[in-house]
This record gives sequence, C-alpha cells and structure tokens, in this order.
Amino acid sequence: MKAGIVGLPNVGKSTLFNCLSNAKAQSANFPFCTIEPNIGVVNVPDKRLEKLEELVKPVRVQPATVEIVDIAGLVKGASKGEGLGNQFLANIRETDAILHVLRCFDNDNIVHVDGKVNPIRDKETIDMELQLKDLETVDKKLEKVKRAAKTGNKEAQKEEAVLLKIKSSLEAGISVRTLEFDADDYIDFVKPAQFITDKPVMYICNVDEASAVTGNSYVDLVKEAVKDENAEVLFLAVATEADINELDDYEERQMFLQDIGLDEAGSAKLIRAAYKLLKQQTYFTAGVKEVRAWTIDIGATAPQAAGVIHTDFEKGFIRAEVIAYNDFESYGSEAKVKEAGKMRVEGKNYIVKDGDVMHFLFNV
Ligand SMILES: Nc1ncnc2c1ncn2[C@@H]1O[C@H](COP(=O)(O)OP(=O)(O)OP(=O)(O)O)[C@@H](O)[C@H]1O
Ligand SMILES: [Mg+2]
Repeated sequence: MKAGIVGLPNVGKSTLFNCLSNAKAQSANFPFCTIEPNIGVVNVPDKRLEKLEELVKPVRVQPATVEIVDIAGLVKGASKGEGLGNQFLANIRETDAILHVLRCFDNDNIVHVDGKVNPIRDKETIDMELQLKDLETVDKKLEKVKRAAKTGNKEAQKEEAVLLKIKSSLEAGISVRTLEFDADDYIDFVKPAQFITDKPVMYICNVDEASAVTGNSYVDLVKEAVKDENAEVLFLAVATEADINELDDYEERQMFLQDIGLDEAGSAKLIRAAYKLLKQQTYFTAGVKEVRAWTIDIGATAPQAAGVIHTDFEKGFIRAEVIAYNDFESYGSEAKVKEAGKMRVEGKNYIVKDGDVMHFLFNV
C-alpha cells in the first residue's frame, strides 16, 4: 500500500517527501524539478511500540512502515499531455491514496506556476485534471459495455447505468470518491476501474514557519472549501520540518521543534494520518527477540493477520492468544496479564483490533 504526494509544480512536494523519509529527493525552486517518482519506505511513529520496547526489552524493534511516493507536479492540461502530464497521471494511478499538497505560504522568491498563491484555485486545477483523466477511463469503458447493453445483457446494462452516473458527475466536476453506490455495484464496476478520483485523499497545507502551530488564513480557506469532502486537512511548515529532519540527533530535532512551538513533528502526525487513509492498522508481536508492529487491513481476521508474518501461519492457523494493548500496558508483562485472566484465546473468525498484542498457534 502506498500514498502518493500530488500537487502543482513547485509547491513543496519533494520537500515534504524529505520531511517524511530518509531517502532524499531533489527539491529546488523551479517547476518540474521532479520527473521520476521518488519512493520512500517510512516508519510509522507509534508511542505504543516505544512502550512495549520499554516493557519487554527485546533485542530488536521493528515499526510498521508505509510507502510514500513523491510524484512530479501536474499542471493545467496534464490530462491532455501538457507538461509530461500523462506519465505523471499513470504514477498517481499506481498509488492507493493521495496526499494533495497545497501551497499556503507567501514568498515572492518561490515561483508559483499560476502566478499567485491561491490554494483553492490550485486544488481545483488538480482535481480537474484528475477528473478529466477519469473521464477518459469511463468513456473507454462505456464504449465497451454499450454494445452488450444494447443486446439486452442485464449485467452490461447495470454497468452502463453506473458508468453513466460517474460520467455525468465527472463532467460536473465531482470526484468519484464522493458518489454513493450500491455496495455490489461498487465492487463489480467501480472498484475494478481504479478511478484516480476514487482514491482516498488528504490535503496538506504547506505553511510558513510562523504558521506551524496555528495555521493561517489560507488553511482556513482550504478547510472551508473541502468541508463536504469528508477529507482530513493537515497543515505543516514543510520547509522548516525538512531542515529539522536533516539533523541526525533526536534531541536536537526535538529542540528545534520546540523552538517553533511543536512538541511533535507535523510529519509524524502526517504519517499516521496517511496510514489511516490507506485503511491500515497495526497489531503487535512482543517477544524477547523482537517487538514488532505488523500492518494489516482494517477488518482483517486473525488468520489473515497471521498470514502477514508467514503464509504458513495463515494456512495452518489454529488459534491466537490475544492481549489488548491497554491491558499489556497496565499489567506490564504477558505473565501478569495471564495471571489476571486478561489473555483471550480467539479463533478463525476473530476480527483483529488495532493494538492487539498477538501470538499465533498453527500447524505446518
Ligand atoms: N513552506 C515553505 N516556505 C518556503 N519555501 C518553501 C516551502 N516549502 C517548499 N519551499 C521551497 O519551494 C521550492 C520548491 O519545492 P519542491 O522542490 O519541494 O517542490 P515540488 O512540489 O517537489 O516541485 P516539482 O513539482 O517541480 O518537483 C524549494 O525551493 C523549497 O525549498
Ligand atoms: Mg518535486
């Protein structure tokens, strides 16, 4: 699962990537600095993992990770190939969620491709290009399904109706993610089409250092503009945090963050939000050799969770011993949790909860 950083050229996408990842992307004050996507595997900060480490004192600790892709900037006309657009749209299609970066800082030295800072117009420009790309997709699909629908094929007629609804919405500037579908229609017709505007989105307002804690009027405008989208809006002093992230020493980084009024890096918040946006959650294994956070889909069953460790664990799954994270923390060890009768045994149908500390029993 990966999240793609999307936005106009020169708004701070690569700089944001550098806040998040230790892989360094080139960032510079000119449009189209990035062409080939930069890919980074980013650790998901999790206080619970730190606590488990403290309690269990393992040899190794392995956090959950999420993949972040820094993509080239899109401009008006990208869907028609403007500014190398088509290639970049393909890069976006390959991601599972969109981190939409909006320039929310004034700075005359930093070029804005459309002349003036205006995050709302910028957002609309990007949305429109993505919607135009989806229109192309829907038109191609309609072409195929039309003939079958005409001959009376019921399934094709159903699909045609769904596609027509998508088409007219896109033409009205409405993204697929905001539409409602019958659950089966969604699974059969919408999901497989992989519409770009169906991917979950989060808005990241790139602000100046002085607005790192409070945001600014641009951020307020963005929040107002997207209030019906059910999407998260975060703000982050991207350039400042990228500078801080350059420092190797943790204490030093904390000091600089406190200087600008933050007790935690905005990028840490962002990574956790991206993880959620990708509909991922964490369970833990807590052995003396290794304490580890594992990533599963929200709604995964115990055998599916076991399968993330090894496919044999899933195939031969017998049962799982489960400790709720809060119990582990309050009793302080597996032994004490057991003593208190708080360890549960769960079977094949158990839906894993975020933070569960798990141990699997299986046959090979
Ligand atoms: N909050 C900010 N305040 C001031 N300058 C910033 C801020 N964020 C980024 N910049 C500067 O803006 C310029 C463009 O940044 P960056 O290269 O990250 O943009 P980009 O969106 O990746 O562009 P491209 O689409 O061309 O790859 C850089 O000089 C960067 O230092
Ligand atoms: Mg870039």
